[in-house]
Amino acid sequence: MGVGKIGGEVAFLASVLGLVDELILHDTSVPLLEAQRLDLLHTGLDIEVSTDSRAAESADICLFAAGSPRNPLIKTRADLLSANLPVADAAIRTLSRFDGILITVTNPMDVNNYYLCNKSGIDRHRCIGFGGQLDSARFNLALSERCLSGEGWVFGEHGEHQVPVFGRISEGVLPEMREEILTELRGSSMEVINGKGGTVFGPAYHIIDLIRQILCDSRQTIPCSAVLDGEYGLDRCSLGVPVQIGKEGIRTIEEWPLDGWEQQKFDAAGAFVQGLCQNLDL
Ligand SMILES: NC(=O)c1ccc[n+]([C@@H]2O[C@H](COP(=O)([O-])OP(=O)(O)OC[C@H]3O[C@@H](n4cnc5c(N)ncnc54)[C@H](O)[C@@H]3O)[C@@H](O)[C@H]2O)c1
Ligand SMILES: O=C(O)C[C@H](O)C(=O)O
Repeated sequence: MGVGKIGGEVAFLASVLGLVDELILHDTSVPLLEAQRLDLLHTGLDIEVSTDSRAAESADICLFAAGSPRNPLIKTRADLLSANLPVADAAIRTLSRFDGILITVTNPMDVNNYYLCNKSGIDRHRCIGFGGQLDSARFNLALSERCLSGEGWVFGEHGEHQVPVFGRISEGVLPEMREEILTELRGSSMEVINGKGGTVFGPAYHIIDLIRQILCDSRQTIPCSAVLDGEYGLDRCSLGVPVQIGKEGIRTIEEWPLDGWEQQKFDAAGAFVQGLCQNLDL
């Protein structure tokens, strides 16, 4: 759903990597939809490409990437909420009997994932919010630029309230440097948006990784946004946490210990996203 920069790139990569045998493309821009369909067919790959959105409910995986992206004048992802809620509403109508796995990409991703899950009635374990893998890749880049090694994970909101977790970094990182890295992470996608009009390669690569993990029932733990029901002491929101992925979606939500700095940021992320979710018309 949404075959713009992200949806189009993922459709292309999933096709050339042999992850799909059938694609159903949906977009309100009819000329773009038809162009994407033809461009995919011109690869000559043995894939069915249709634009019949009534068939979407029988899909194994639905990627929700429809709606407005940020431009340099839109400061935060949360500022996209009012523009993109009607788009989520339209998707819910199309997904009324969908029993596959929904991957939410559209920003503000955590709120949209919660909204789509609640309004559609899709089980929360089949609603995966994408963003944590991308934020974690950006975090790992920031760590390596500072010659810090280990595994960087980002939880919390896919937005201003993201929470880099330092517990798996080999050296201790002092609060001042943590704040410096966090500020850098908050601005990292805007550098790309300023230069080329949107982020594409980073998100598309990690969305493909997520799809592959679902299809091969990987049972690996990765950071994704999950609708919480008491985990981390939170409910009524979707938030970035470590989840084990399998063919049925989110197999388990893991509760990792956080240190004081991380817990404070995580609590702030929870309060922020809960605040946005409580104003939704559910
Ligand atoms: N979660 C992440 O990590 C992440 C990464 C990149 C982008 N995003 C978000 O993904 C979304 C899409 O980004 P993009 O760069 O592909 O934008 P884009 O403008 O290139 O594509 C969006 C597409 O959605 C279509 N659309 C709008 N309303 C629709 C509707 N009601 N039904 C169907 N299609 C509709 C538009 O015609 C357009 O083709 C944005 O909200 C962006 O912020 C999230
Ligand atoms: O930052 C954005 O608006 C796009 C996306 O959420 C990203 O992180 O690349």
